[in-house]
Amino acid sequence: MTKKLRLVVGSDDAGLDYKEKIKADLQSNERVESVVDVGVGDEENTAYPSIAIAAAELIAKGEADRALLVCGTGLGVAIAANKVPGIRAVTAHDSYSVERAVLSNNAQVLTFGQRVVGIELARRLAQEWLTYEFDESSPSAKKVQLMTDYETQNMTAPPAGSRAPTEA
Ligand SMILES: O=C[C@H](O)[C@H](O)COP(=O)(O)O
Repeated sequence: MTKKLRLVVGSDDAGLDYKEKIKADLQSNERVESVVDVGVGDEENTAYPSIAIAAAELIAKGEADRALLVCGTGLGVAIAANKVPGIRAVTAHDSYSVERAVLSNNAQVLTFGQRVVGIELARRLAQEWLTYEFDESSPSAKKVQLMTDYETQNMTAPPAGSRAPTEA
């Protein structure tokens, strides 16, 4: 990994415990440059879409590289984050899927479900996630670009950091 990562973490109240534990791990990882917490805090019940969109927008604006989001299942935060143009968010609770989320899909957002996966597995997966870096020269890049092209061609303004559509 050449460049240290600027991370965002976030959760709803159902994912708060895991978010706090994983945030502490990430803050002490040498691959991490910074960790921004977009909530929720204690005694706060902001709904998962607001948290996920806030995190995803930081990435879309180029202010962060990746986000780790937690809700009850991991599903709602992934769906919400994917509404932000340019964002690829996935829920993954196994090692291989976490690897492929980065190496195949160039997903910037990984989500966990606190009610689905054990904390020690979630913590391990988060550590593994940091070791992967998407290879823009890999065969997977052209596949990811098809998604970016679709988004670019079907929106009024291009997502921050997007590349121009590839020529036919
Ligand atoms: O995907 C949604 C999350 O699991 C959330 O934490 C719980 O949502 P709910 O309260 O609507 O079931």
